[in-house]
Amino acid sequence: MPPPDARPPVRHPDAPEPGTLLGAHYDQCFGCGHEQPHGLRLDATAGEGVSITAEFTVQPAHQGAPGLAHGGVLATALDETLGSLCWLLQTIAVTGRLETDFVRPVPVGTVLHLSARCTAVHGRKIFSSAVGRIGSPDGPVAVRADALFIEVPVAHFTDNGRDEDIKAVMENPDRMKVTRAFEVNP
Ligand SMILES: CCCCCCCC(=O)SCCNC(=O)CCNC(=O)[C@H](O)C(C)(C)COP(=O)(O)OP(=O)(O)OC[C@H]1O[C@@H](n2cnc3c(N)ncnc32)[C@H](O)[C@@H]1OP(=O)(O)O
Repeated sequence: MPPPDARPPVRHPDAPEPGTLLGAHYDQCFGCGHEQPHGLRLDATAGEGVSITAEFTVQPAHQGAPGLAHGGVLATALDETLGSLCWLLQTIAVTGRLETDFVRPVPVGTVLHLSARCTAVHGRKIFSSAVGRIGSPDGPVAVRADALFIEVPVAHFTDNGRDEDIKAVMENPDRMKVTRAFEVNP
């Protein structure tokens, strides 16, 4: 829970307009990258204020039980959607805590409709919530999450990422989308 002196989130003036399809932030991202054959390929769209909507279709590669989405995959979808809020805040942040409720089983083939919003900011801490619904934005709730993201410097990635992947991005910056409102180019 945000502390009492947390402030409401402020949409950055340079944030993408509501309705803008954000696209993948990194082509190898398991959540949104289009070069990840078994990834979620989640498509996120900027919403009003500090909110995001996103969709992904549960594929056979995402199964846990026969014909049902793996819970970790659903948590990833929530994490990715919540992470996309950072682009509206224009803040570089990583997931510190993700608390997930699995409300309903999600069959393979389902289009999961996700929505996320930032609820508060306190120093480096960004509080947010998300929900995933089956079949439509008004469909039955399947998953919910509350998250805490922590703002980090670019060095979080350059100091800790595997060298060959950091080098590959430096050699071909197009692998990290420049169409997003602000970009980290290590
Ligand atoms: C568009 C992009 C989409 C991306 C979507 C995907 C997002 C991700 O999955 S990111 C990958 C997963 N996450 C990670 O790998 C993060 C790994 N963890 C870390 O690197 C570090 O623990 C990190 C950076 C989060 C925090 O470390 P550090 O910078 O030293 O901060 P630290 O001083 O410990 O904590 C800062 C504040 O956050 C709080 N905090 C940190 N972690 C937690 C936690 N898990 N639970 C509660 N509070 C926490 C601390 O209590 C502290 O609070 P306060 O300021 O009130 O004292």
